[in-house]
Amino acid sequence: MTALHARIRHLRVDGRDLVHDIDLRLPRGRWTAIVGPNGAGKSTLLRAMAGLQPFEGEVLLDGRPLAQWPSRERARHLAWMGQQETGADDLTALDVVLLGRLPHRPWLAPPTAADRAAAHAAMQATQSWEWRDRRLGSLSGGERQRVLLARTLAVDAPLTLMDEPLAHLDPPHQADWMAVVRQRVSAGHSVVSVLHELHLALQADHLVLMAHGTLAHTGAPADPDTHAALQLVFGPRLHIAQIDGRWVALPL
Ligand SMILES: Nc1ncnc2c1ncn2[C@@H]1O[C@H](COP(=O)(O)OP(=O)(O)OP(=O)(O)O)[C@@H](O)[C@H]1O
Repeated sequence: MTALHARIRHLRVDGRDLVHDIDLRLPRGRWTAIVGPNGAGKSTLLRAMAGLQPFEGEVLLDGRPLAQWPSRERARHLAWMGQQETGADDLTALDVVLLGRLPHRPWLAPPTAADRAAAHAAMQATQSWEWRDRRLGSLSGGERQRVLLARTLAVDAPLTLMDEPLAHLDPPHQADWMAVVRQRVSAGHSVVSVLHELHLALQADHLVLMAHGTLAHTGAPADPDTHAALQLVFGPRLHIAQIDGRWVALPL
């Protein structure tokens, strides 16, 4: 069962191939982590899969080409959390989270009780409810990230794509983020995240490793082939070991 199938021959910007030769199926009802060195093309691939970046090829969402989805239906089906998003700094945290509910109601209609309940639940899940009346621009990096995560959760989409969702989060809130992801996945949703935190990516259900704009490996995080591929791409200074039954990756 595939939530999203990306076939990308080329993604060129200014005549440069940023991403190429991708044939990637993201499993439904699973958490997939995309990892790779700086500049490997992770964010570019994620943006292409979200329909935010043109490319030569095709992305199938639930078997239907992305371009054939009516935009509101697609926005209810695929939630997006980008990196370092700007533009909403003057809105209160609650209003930012309510933006996640826009695809659920008619154009210019005010939020319904169901929208408010979804926003409240999402802000409780990311422990950001106490800042609901504060402007987004006044929050710290981690606080802001938790509000943006709540906005993404409030969409309640079957597929969520997140680019570096753990940036600025302290370790307890990183663990909370994983718990939220686990809840969504156990409810049958699919989550895809670009992560730099390899020790957390190794807790995912499925790992996608990128290098030089294309796929270097896909597989289970516990698979020795996956570990060998990680060491090949990141180099011998990456040490992969098991602690308390969990795989971790440490820079040496
Ligand atoms: N708009 C753009 N114009 C030109 N080059 C770009 C553009 N966006 C990204 N790139 C280049 O494409 C390559 C891939 O960038 P991308 O942000 O996808 O990498 P990444 O794997 O997410 O990196 P990081 O881990 O550093 O966030 C990089 O070499 C980057 O400099």
